[in-house]
Amino acid sequence: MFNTLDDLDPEQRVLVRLDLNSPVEDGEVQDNRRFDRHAETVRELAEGGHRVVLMAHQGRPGGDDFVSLEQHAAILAEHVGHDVQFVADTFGDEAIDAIESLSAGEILLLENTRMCDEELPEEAPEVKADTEFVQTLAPLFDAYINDAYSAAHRSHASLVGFALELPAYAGRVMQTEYEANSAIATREFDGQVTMVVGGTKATDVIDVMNNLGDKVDRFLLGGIAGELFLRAAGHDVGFDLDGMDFFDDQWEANRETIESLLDERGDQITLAADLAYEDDDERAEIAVSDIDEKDRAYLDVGTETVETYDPVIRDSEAVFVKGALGLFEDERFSAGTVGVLRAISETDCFSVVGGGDTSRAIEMYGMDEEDFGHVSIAGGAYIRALTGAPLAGVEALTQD
Ligand SMILES: Nc1ncnc2c1ncn2[C@@H]1O[C@H](COP(=O)(O)OP(=O)(O)O)[C@@H](O)[C@H]1O
Ligand SMILES: O=C(OP(=O)(O)O)[C@H](O)COP(=O)(O)O
Repeated sequence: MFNTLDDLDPEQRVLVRLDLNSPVEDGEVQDNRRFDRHAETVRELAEGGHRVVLMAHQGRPGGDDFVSLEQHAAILAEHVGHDVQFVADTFGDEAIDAIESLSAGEILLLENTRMCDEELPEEAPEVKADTEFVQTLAPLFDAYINDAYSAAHRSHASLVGFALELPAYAGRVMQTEYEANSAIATREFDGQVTMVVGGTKATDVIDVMNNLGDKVDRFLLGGIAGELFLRAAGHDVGFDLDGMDFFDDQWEANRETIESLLDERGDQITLAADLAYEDDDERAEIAVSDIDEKDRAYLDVGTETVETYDPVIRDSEAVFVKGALGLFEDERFSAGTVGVLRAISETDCFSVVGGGDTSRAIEMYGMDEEDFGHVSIAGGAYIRALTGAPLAGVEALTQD
């Protein structure tokens, strides 16, 4: 298996990959569990006398949440309890100067890795290791630490390239999440296993639903993923309106898989019977069977759907959640997500709630993390792990 911080020599110059990818509202980065969890790794390294340089990404190029990591440094500093310096550069002269001026016990966060052209797209570790980005930074360090379990399903330079150039270690978050999610992957359940599938990154979930189908008895759908399934079932939902980019690309990419899932596993899949939308600033609802025009955005599943999903969850022995059923950050559209989470928290089923965004709903609506089996800060990576599929970032750490 991989080396951990227990195997690290003292007083090293360490390059650490975190996943601080967070919701951004009106340009403001929202604090969430990812900061809190990664702060433990960062504090341990700084207090251990290492020189700590951090890398992370935020958003995807072109998106509203593709912003600088300056705010992340300030939020992280609060959680770590130590100053976190920031440099608005990934691997240029400014970044190199800042790295070289660091003293033992100091922490520096580099700029959003995705502002560097070579970070994306996904390529083999050997190709990523050969980039100017990796070749410039690696010689400045003694060790590479990957703590970004939740991004480990992406074969990007900062996640797979450095492990080939430097002695590589897993950080505390990587270690804990890996152990928890691998244990879940091999666990057998006697009763019904249910998976709630929603969120915006439909491609991540739909991709693995086929493989999860033998492990999961019932899929309850909502969010963007749910609308794409409704579209495949012939309803006028699940398409982009002006200024939206949730649906059409993901529809093109997943249409065949969705159609064959509905065909072959239709009896395992439950789709929303009604949806909620905004009307005159209020929440309004409509039965899916009454939708006959492509004229509005749907922001939550409806009340009847919540009433159908609730007893399914209460009858389950295990429930996995990946993605929110609606735009829960707006209370008017939180009923689906909160309904599902509350049902889980009130029963003693084994449960995992995944996703940096989705897991925020737990404290936002006054539920207690203790009432869930495992709250993962990973979304796409955790469901992939449930299928037993390898994660590129973990594999890179385990190479000799
Ligand atoms: N119908 C919808 N319209 C807009 N946003 C939605 C809708 N349904 C779910 N969401 C959003 O999905 C987000 C979570 O999805 P995603 O980013 O895929 O998951 P995570 O980061 O938790 O893995 C939530 O922040 C929620 O606001
Ligand atoms: O937030 C993340 O994944 P998640 O939404 O599946 O939890 C990771 O940071 C990966 O981000 P990406 O899906 O833009 O590659």
